[in-house]
Amino acid sequence: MCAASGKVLSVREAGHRYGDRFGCRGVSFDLWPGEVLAVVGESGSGKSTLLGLLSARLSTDEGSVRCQTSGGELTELATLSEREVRRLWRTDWGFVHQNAADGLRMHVSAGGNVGEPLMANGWRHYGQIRARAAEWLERVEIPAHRMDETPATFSGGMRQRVQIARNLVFGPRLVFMDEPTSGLDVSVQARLLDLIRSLVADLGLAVVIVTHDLAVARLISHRTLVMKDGQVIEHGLTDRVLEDPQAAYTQLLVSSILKG
Ligand SMILES: Nc1ncnc2c1ncn2[C@@H]1O[C@H](COP(=O)(O)OP(=O)(O)OP(=O)(O)O)[C@@H](O)[C@H]1O
Repeated sequence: MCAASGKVLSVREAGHRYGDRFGCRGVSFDLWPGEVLAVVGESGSGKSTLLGLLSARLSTDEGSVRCQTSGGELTELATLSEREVRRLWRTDWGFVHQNAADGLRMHVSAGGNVGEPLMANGWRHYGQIRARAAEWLERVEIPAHRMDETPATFSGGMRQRVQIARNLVFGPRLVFMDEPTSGLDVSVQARLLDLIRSLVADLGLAVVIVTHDLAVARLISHRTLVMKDGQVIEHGLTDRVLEDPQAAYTQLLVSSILKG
């Protein structure tokens, strides 16, 4: 462990290898509270591998990934035990999946889905759990009278909003999001991005969001990291990356959203 720091993540030359090939490599950045980092790139560019690496689902085979743990120190992910990683998932980290069914229990009520992480954190009083779950569902614009219905009966946008509530209810400091809006109608997508943006600002969350869509990065992120063939080819403030892309590949991505 090293000296206390405000950084939530500190990544240096990090990589993950599948057999003898790297899925991503040479990634470096710092992430601070309240900051949203978008990871963009085409299919196969290494976005999911990077997300897996940052969230300890995949091994760090090269370089270093350090994350803030409860005492505020930055700790090397690779040195954490399975138990410590499970604790991070319970108290510090959230993960919003592209497919809500991967992040929710589809046949448990919406209220139950949001209450469960509180129980995992030691909440025992049914009335308090239910009240907090209702508060969070309201915050993500799910009407209170639908709290006892299951996500299986909800629309795609509503499911994603329940998934967000389930991931934020216990007060994490870092949330990973894997294409949380893709597959939704454009208007639903815009509303969801607005909601994520305001929650992130209110809660001072740090977010790493993977998207193949620069338009999503533009709406939600402060900084953008562009990946190609497992490497970071451009990294900077999102406004700068969009207004003055340096790499030819980023210029191509930017021109495609301007056309779209
Ligand atoms: N389980 C795996 N075993 C071997 N190679 C893999 C595995 N998963 C990914 N890869 C390889 O790693 C590279 C990066 O893949 P990755 O899934 O991270 O890309 P991506 O940008 O997330 O793509 P997509 O947008 O399609 O999800 C690709 O060359 C891919 O073939």
